[in-house]
Order: sequence, then structure tokens, then C-alpha cells
Amino acid sequence: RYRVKVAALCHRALAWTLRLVRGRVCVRSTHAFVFSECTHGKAESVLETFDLYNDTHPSLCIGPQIVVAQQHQQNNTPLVKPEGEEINTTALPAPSVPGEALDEVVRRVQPSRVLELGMHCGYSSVCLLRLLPPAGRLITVELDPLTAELGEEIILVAGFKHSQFQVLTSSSAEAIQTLRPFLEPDQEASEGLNLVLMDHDPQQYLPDLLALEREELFSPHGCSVLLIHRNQRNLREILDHVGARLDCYSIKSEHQFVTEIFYQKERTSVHK
Ligand SMILES: C[S@@+](CC[C@H](N)C(=O)[O-])C[C@H]1O[C@@H](n2cnc3c(N)ncnc32)[C@H](O)[C@@H]1O
Repeated sequence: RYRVKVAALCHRALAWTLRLVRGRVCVRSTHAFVFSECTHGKAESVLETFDLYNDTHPSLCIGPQIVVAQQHQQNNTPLVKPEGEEINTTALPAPSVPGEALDEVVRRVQPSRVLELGMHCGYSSVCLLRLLPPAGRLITVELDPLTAELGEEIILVAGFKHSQFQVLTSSSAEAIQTLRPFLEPDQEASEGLNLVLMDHDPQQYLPDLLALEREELFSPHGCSVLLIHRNQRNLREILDHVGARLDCYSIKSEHQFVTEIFYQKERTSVHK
């Protein structure tokens, strides 16, 4: 048992050193590895192959390697809560991997319309898509055209169809202005977004939240907004906004790298 523990520690130390030595995230090589090594048509295999690659290469994905990367940063600033805000956290134990927190929220919300800001290579898009109900659709936004193209290919490799997702190659701010037609009601889905994942530029989190509100893109039944934070200080502005708008916002759950806020225009007592 002792030898197994030492071997596991050595593996983690080696993986971390390799990530450090290899330096910056390379979208092309991530895509090439996942494309050639995964089982096509199997979403779980795509995610496992990402994890395998990210074990030894720097990564921006919300997979397990984010925890290891964080352990090597020494800035454990406590999460800033809005003044006077009572945090309504779920009773569930806090998952340490953001992907696990994401899975928990998608299973609970069962969203019909999801917006992802910051698609990157498609890891979190595949996480989302594999748990959506049959009528669920994902709109995912990526600023960088090459990343958007390669990420879209990975989503297709995972077995999802264009009827289930749409990639918008633009800034989040531009994309939000064009979202209305994608959210028109149909027989199966209620109008508006039920889930938003923000993992793009933390400086944009608050302006984008305000724009989504202004454009009335949230479902009247409410919308969970998941904020990925690799550095907790990045949430100060948006949490101050939430704290000042308790008539329509609440903080639903907090995990190490993920905070879930809930928006509903005229909140009923169920959500207060
Ligand atoms: C941290 S990565 C996202 C990782 C992804 N969620 C995952 O788990 O695989 C952030 C991505 O957001 C994109 N991005 C940055 N600013 C953006 C913006 N304003 N609008 C849209 N995408 C943006 C970057 O190009 C990058 O690919």
C-alpha cells in the first residue's frame, strides 16, 4: 500500500513537472490527441482522453487537473460574499472538481436551453451535452476562430449533432445580442435560458450577466448561472451585484471553483 501511495505521488509530481515544462496551452495538439486517441461517438471516452492529455499538459479545461494546478498556487483568498447576503448553499458535500459540480447542476436543473460562454476545446460542452434531456439544446460561444473550429469538431466526435448544439464564433458580448432567435419557444421547450455557464473572461462576467438580463434572455421560470473561478477574487464585482439585487438573485451553491447564482425576475417564495 505504501509503495502504491509513493508511486501515485511520483506520478502526480511528474505530471505537474511536465505541465510546467511544456508551458502554454496548445489547442491544436489537444485537439489532435483527443481526436486520434478517443473512441469516436462516445462522450465519456472523449472526456477521459482529455483528462489523460491534461495530466501531462497545461490545460484550461474544468477537468480534474484544475485541482492539481490550484494546489500549486498559494493564494487561498476566501470567497467574497456580498454584504448582508445569506448564502443559501445546498446541503451536498462540495465536489472539488468543477466538472462534478457542473454535472450535479445539470442533473438537478434538467435545462432545455443552455448557454456556454468560453467553449475552448469543447471539454465543458461535451460535459453539458451528455447530460441534457432529449429536448435540450446548447449554444456555445468562443472568441477565437481556430479554437471554435477545433472545439466544434470535438463535440461532433463525441457523437452530438448540430440539431443539439450551435457554436457562435464571436465575443460573448456580441453573441448575447444575437441570441433571441435561438430561444424562440417551441412545443418542447419553455422560452429562455435555464442554465448559463461562464468560463470565458472573468472581467466579462458582470457585463454579460447584465446584458442577458437586459435582453430578457433568462427563462421566466428562472435560470442558474454557473461562474467558474480559478481565482476567487474575480467574483467580487458580480457577487456585489447579486447582493444588491436580492429581489431577483440568490446564491444557490458554492464549490471550490464554481459558484451557482440563481436569477428569476419576480421570484416566488419557493426560490427565496
Ligand atoms: C478557460 S477557457 C474555457 C474552458 C472550457 N470551459 C473547458 O472547460 O474546456 C476560456 C475560453 O474562453 C474564450 N474567451 C475569452 N474571452 C472570451 C469572450 N469575451 N467571449 C467568448 N469567448 C472568450 C477563450 O478563447 C478560451 O478559449
